[in-house]
Amino acid sequence: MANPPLWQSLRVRLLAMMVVMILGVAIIGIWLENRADMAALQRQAQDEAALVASLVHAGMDDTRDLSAEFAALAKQPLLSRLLIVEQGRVVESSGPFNGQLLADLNSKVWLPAVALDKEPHSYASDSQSLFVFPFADDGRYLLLWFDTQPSADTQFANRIRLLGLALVVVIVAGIAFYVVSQRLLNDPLNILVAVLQRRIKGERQARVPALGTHELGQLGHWLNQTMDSEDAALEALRLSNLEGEDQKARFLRIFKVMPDLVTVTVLDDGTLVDVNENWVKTTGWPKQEAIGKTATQLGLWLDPADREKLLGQIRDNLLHAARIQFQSRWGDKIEAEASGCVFEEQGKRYLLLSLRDISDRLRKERDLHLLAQVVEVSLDGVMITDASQSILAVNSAFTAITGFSADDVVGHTPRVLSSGYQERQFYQRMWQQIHIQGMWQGEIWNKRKSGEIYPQWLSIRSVKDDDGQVLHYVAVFSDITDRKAAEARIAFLAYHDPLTGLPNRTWLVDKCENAISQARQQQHMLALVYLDLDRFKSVNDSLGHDIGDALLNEVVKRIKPLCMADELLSRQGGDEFLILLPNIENCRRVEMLVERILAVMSEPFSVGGHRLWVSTSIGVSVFPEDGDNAAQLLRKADTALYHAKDSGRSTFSFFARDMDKNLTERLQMEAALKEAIGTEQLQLYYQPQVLISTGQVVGVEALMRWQSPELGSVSPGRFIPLAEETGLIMPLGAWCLEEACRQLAQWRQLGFNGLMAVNISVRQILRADFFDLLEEVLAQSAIPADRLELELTESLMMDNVEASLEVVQRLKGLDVSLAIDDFGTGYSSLSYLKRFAVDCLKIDQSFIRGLREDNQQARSLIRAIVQMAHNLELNVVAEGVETPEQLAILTAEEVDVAQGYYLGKPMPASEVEVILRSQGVTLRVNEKG
Ligand SMILES: Nc1nc2c(ncn2[C@@H]2O[C@@H]3COP(=O)(O)O[C@H]4[C@@H](O)[C@H](n5cnc6c(=O)[nH]c(N)nc65)O[C@@H]4COP(=O)(O)O[C@H]3[C@H]2O)c(=O)[nH]1
Repeated sequence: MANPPLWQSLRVRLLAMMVVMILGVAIIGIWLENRADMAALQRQAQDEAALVASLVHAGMDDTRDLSAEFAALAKQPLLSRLLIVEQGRVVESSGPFNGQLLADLNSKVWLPAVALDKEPHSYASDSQSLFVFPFADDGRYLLLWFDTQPSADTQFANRIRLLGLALVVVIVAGIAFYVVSQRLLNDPLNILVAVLQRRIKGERQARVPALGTHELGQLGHWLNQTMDSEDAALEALRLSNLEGEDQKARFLRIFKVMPDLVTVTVLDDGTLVDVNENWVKTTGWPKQEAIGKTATQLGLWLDPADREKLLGQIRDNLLHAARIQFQSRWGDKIEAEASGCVFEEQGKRYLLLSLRDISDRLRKERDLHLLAQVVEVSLDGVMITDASQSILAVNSAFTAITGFSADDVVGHTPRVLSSGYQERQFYQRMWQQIHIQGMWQGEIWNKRKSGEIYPQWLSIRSVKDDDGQVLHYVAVFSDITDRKAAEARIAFLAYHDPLTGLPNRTWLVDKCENAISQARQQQHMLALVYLDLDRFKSVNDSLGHDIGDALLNEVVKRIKPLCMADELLSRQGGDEFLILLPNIENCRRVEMLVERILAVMSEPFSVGGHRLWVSTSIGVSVFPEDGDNAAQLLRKADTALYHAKDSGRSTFSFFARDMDKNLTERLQMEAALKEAIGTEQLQLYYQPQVLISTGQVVGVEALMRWQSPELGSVSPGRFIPLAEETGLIMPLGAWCLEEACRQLAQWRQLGFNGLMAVNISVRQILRADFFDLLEEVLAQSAIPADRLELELTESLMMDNVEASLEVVQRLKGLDVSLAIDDFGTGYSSLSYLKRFAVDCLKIDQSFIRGLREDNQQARSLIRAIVQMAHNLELNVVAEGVETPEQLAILTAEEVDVAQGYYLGKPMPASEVEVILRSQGVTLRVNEKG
């Protein structure tokens, strides 16, 4: 902007105004002064007039003197003229008026219409005053003119000069002001103006520099402040404008994608004006179909009255969190929380409604409620704390387990439950895991309110918000006192035998391994002693398990005291025991121990009112000779035990290498036997049974013979037990039965009506399919069932009394004959014989072997057996008759049938056939009916 014209300059105007004002004041002052001067002059004129009048009055008598007086009086500053008038004529004057009529003077002097009156009076004009003084009673009047004009003019002229001087001073001062103001006013003002001009041009950073502390300086400061404020406001406005634009776009975007269902409706009638995408998605109504209709028309309200209820909740045009229910186009019920506001636009009121679908939340709340109830009724204790581990809530089970009520613990930390059993490091590790993994679980000992310490199984889990901040800790625990006891019991049972309380096999094997490694290090020996009670099974089966159990405990009572402190007695199971001698110098200690065991075991036991004899067989293995691990030592001790049993019971055996050899042989034999079944390697030989009274063959016993290509001739005494152990006895026995029956059927064709005795293993008859086999064989061979005699060994029957009894019953049901083989070796009592309902007793050859004329004891025994058998109506067969002497005694003792080498060795069928043919008769001993 250009500088303004001079006349518009503020300075010039100020200056002009100042000059005008000074001049105006001066002129008014002079005028007023003048007026005051005039008034003063008039007062002075009056004073002088009074003075002159008094003087004139005093000199009245001498008119001449008056003239002289007049001259003096006329020197009065203001007195311009003096007249004495008598009878209207000037009698004396200070001018050339003597003798003139007063009336005529009008044209020469200022003479108003003077009243000659008895009282002095005066007249005044602007600049003159006329005083009329009457003389006393002589008709003369003194007229005095005073002219104030000259004096006033003089004074006026003085003042004008003064004014002129003042004007000069003013002009000089104005010029000085103009010059000085240039620096004081104009420069700062120019700066201000320039700054403002820059601002106007848009230079936002333009600011007034510091101008000083005077008003303009302050003005500059304020201006800067104003500009700062303005800038801030402009910036705010700019931002707000930007924001405003953004907001609009943002609002539209929000409106569009808001997770809530947003509608704008006309308040009065509910017509939908706008809806967002989620509303469309949730309700199923396309926007174009919905707009212009009401929610009622769209059928959104489950109950149309709900809208009125909703409107009724609007307060101050606002609606807050009102619960509503509506349904989608497909009839899905939606529960929502409605918030909104009423707004006005172009005179119309609208309702902006935001519906938050809280169906899920409510479902979750219900679930939570359910969960809370579940927690409440849970048998596990539940404790919830906040992030600082202050207890917030506990359930009933918590109270039941700990004894602490909610009131006792809420607000406290779980430390109230602490037993002090766990160290600080335990808790540190626990919390470290919770912080890292979010959970911990384990066993912990805590304290009940009663002070009782008890074990808990505790799980602690942290509950975090979406940002990973811990909100709560939830602890769930159960009282595992019972479980711990059960676990302890299980742990005990895992390593102990529940009946005797002795360590079990597992424990022993563990100890044995440890002992072996110690023995290896310290270079000493150890031994494993394997004990097996002979005939224990008989006791168990015949007298019951309680007696059996009691017997086992008695056995332990006898053996345990024989063991030294470091020697471990364990029960292997059943009637088997193991003793570990972990540190021995030599085998002497082992021999000593086993001899003492055999000794104490040879004494009868008194259990449950029964006197019982239970011998034991013992096998021993030794480290390092027999093996370098527990399994090897066990196996070798077992082999030694087996050997001990084999070589007669109630004895012991140290493991020897040849025992292992036997084992290998057994394995070889097993394989060979498998191969042999169904081949000609196996044959049946038959040994005649002779009726002593007649000498006739009344029966034959089928005996198996095995001619192995690898092993040569193997006796049944070796392969039958092996077959029983390995289960091969089943196919073997089946073949034997079929072959024997087939042979009998053949001989019956020849007219032989005797018995065919077949050895049957108890394992065989305990198989359910044995009876099917038997029926099938009988049917196939078509022999009468009672011509088949099944021989069951006494000892095996006595080992399985109950099962054997049942089987015998079934066999009797089939009508087959039954014989007890090896009688006298199996401790069978009379009562058992009765119950077994057998047809025949076969006295074991061990009884026959010692039968001589000089052996009365053996003979008495035979006699007793025969008497007993006959009393039970049983036939008696004597096995192993080798001499005529034996036969004679047996004959004398009324034994029914004899079998033995003396009468005939086991022979092939063809040879039997020769005998039968030569005999030519059929014997019918033991034939029923
Ligand atoms: N020293 C001597 N012995 C005599 C005399 N008379 C007969 N013997 C033998 O005594 C055994 C009698 O059979 P066992 O007691 O049933 O004893 C049998 C029987 O228990 C079993 N056995 C044989 N064959 C079979 C079979 O087919 N099935 C089953 N399960 N066992 C069989 O094998 C055992 C032994 O049979 P073997 O060696 O044939 O031995 C037979 C027989 O040869 C004699 O006067 N003196």
